[in-house]
Amino acid sequence: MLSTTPFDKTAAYKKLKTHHKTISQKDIKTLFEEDPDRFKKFSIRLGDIVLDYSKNRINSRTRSYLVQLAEESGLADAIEQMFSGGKINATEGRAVLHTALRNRSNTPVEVDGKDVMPDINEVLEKMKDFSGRVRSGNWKGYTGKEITDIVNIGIGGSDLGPVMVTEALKAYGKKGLNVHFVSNVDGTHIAETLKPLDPETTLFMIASKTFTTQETMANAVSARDWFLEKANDQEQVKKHFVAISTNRTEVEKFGIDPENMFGFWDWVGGRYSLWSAIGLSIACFVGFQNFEQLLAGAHDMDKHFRTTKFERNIPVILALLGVWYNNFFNAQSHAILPYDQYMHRFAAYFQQGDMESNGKYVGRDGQPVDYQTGPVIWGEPGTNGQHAFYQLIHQGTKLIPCDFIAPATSHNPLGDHHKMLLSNFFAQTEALMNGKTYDQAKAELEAAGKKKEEIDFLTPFKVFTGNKPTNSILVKKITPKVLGSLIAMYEHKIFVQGIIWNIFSFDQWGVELGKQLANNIYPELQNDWPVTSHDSSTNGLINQYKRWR
Ligand SMILES: O=P(O)(O)OC[C@H]1O[C@H](O)[C@H](O)[C@@H](O)[C@@H]1O
Repeated sequence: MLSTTPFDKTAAYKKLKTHHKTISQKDIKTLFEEDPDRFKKFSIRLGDIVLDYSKNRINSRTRSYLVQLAEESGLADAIEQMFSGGKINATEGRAVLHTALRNRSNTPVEVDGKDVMPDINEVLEKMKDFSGRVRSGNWKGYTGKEITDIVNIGIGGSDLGPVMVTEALKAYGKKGLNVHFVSNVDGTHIAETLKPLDPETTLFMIASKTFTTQETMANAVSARDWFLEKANDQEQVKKHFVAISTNRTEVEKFGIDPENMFGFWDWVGGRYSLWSAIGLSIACFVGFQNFEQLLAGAHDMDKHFRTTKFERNIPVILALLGVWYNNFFNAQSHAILPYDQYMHRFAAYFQQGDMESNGKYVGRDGQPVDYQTGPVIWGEPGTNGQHAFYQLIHQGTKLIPCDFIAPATSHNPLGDHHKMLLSNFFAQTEALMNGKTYDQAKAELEAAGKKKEEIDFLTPFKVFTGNKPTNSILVKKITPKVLGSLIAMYEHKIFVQGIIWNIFSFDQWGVELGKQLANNIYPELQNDWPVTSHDSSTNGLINQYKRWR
């Protein structure tokens, strides 16, 4: 059982409240003037990753109070419970063991007295064998041709991870083997995906933890119809459809050969499942060795998280900074800004990871919390974001803490592109911190030879208040290993915040209501009769839809 201390009842919370009054009077620029050693004090290196969190509205005292908050929240105990198979997902009665999936040291991890590692290793072996056969061309389609296209059909956690990782590791992808992802129940998604594909050389992976998700099942049926239209032989389905699921019964009902089923377990949360068989499309695309490297990178971060004291613990520090802005500065969102085009789905991935985990208003004691929990997560790759929404980060009225992520080395060292990219990466956090004063803005206009009236009019619009907090995460290169570490880093950050906010991070009851109501409405759309059973808005919309369709 996790402890249930409401976070605003801790002694550290009270200290931080008072301390906030002092620190909020200071800007980050001044903190640097007062302490030139900030980079050294507020940065952490782990292998090929450096986290610089010195450009934050904190000093050493802030950090020690935040660390105290983590201690009072029972974080040390919670971490141990998670890693050792405690049933910390209490509302579903489950352990939370994505860390076991990447436990490369292979030490036993027990759930209900049974070591889960042999089962994990067995599935990994099966993935290795399968991905090897697909990549080498030994796995043949029904007419004897090699597979050229993999279509992963899944949604949420059965889609976002594989999408994000196969994009982030595109440089490692096998030529001549394309991966596609269909998630939306909107027929457009599957129709457009299948248009250029040939059933003879296409392999479908039906990825669903429950194997009952409406969107995935609808897309899987349409994919099978598309396949059978050409193959015209039910027997051949087994050469073109594999399933990734925890639900063997439903997989068999769908008609997929259990031989072609890759299992996982109820202690793997959907949004933490890319490390399991859900990562099969990743393993096929980048090769099993690279998939193992991804696991190894995550395992490195797991070890760091489990064993490092909180002051030097990357996920803990990131989490505490998030809490600092969310609960003391009233920041409502958090931006993730990778300066790496390959990582263009990284923020989208952590929208589910973070918002589905910590978007909760009920505390672990069953009572509504009276403080803010999870932030809105958003972001796009730099420099695209700079030309879109950075205006608001620099000069808007909202405080938006940002994570800037960049690799020192590019997979595509083309001319001076990477230096240009990185100059933006370095410049943005500097600009956000320093801003531009009225006098500086005025002097620039004077130097440009502007007339006095114009200078008086324009100067206020050119002032940047600065003092905007950022974290910089500089990595050597986006390799499978580094990516694995980065993903695990954010996973653990989310975990720590959930512990501090005293909420359950591993359930997702909030997605159920919409599903339930859609199931009620679906039969009502089967005929043309006007509906009257809802409120006037819902009735009005449904009836207009019926008139137009
Ligand atoms: O993998 P599945 O069982 O198909 O679930 C797919 C997704 O749908 C659910 O509604 C949850 O919101 C997600 O956490 C989950 O990842």
